[in-house]
Amino acid sequence: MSKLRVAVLGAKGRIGSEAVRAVEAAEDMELVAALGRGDALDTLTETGAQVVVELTTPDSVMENLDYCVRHGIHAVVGTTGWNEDRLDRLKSWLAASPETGVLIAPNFSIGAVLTMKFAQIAAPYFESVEVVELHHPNKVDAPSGTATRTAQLIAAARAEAGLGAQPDATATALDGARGADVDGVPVHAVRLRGLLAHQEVLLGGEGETLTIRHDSLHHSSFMPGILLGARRVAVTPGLTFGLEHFLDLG
Ligand SMILES: NC(=O)C1=CN([C@@H]2O[C@H](COP(=O)(O)OP(=O)(O)OC[C@H]3O[C@@H](n4cnc5c(N)ncnc54)[C@H](O)[C@@H]3O)[C@@H](O)[C@H]2O)C=CC1
Ligand SMILES: O=C(O)C1=N[C@H](C(=O)O)C[C@H](O)C1
Repeated sequence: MSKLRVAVLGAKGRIGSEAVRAVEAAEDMELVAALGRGDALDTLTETGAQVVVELTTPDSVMENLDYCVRHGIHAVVGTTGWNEDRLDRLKSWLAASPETGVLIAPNFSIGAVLTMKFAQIAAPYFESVEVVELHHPNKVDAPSGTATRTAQLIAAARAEAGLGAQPDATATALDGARGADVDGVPVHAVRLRGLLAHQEVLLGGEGETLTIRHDSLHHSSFMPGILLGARRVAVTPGLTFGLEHFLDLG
């Protein structure tokens, strides 16, 4: 059986360098390109890449995806910085290239995907909920893509259950003291040397609290999700948002 021809963008970065090793070690894949900032995207077509693993920066990801989709190269995207405007642009590119698949995964680790699922399930049963994400201090965006997605899923589950605004009597506060407001869910971002990627979802009801916590202790935690994404995106045209859809948890 022929191997899946995979390229990594952001190959010298923290997660990209780990992804290069994971693709090289996968028996059903061949690493055909490992590109860093400034390398020519035409290498992707010249090497016949079928799937690109995009692990760069929010300022690079759109240009890279524009190239991939225009050339019919499927993409597995871990890079953060997604908003409605960016998603709409990507969808319009995909509409013009209907055979191409793109997976955007706010988080590739199974524990983080389950955290989001568990938070979604728990959300309707608690009056209060806040998200705390904790990362290494080299991270360029805040709050994390995972925390933003988690808060959006919680907010949707609350709305569907008919829950209103959360109780909060705060009348005066320093800027930022109550975190970022993501669809009505406060999200707090900690940056601390020694950490990698961690998240807590704190839920509170009358006389009880529930804490859902996940810790990524090494970039290896993201690799099975990236490899699964590469295998599945090649046979899943259009946009898939969230690895849960490839884990039958969607
Ligand atoms: N979805 C997930 O599970 C995960 C997502 N991430 C996200 O992945 C992204 C990268 O994270 P890190 O590796 O920690 O950052 P990093 O800064 O260590 O790596 C990014 C790399 O991309 C390179 N780069 C920038 N523009 C490029 C371009 N146009 N073409 C090729 N390479 C380019 C940079 O030079 C750098 O080497 C971030 O958005 C981060 O939030 C990180 C870990 C897990
Ligand atoms: O920058 C990181 O490190 C991570 N980024 C992703 C995010 O913003 O959610 C995934 C994970 O938290 C690691």
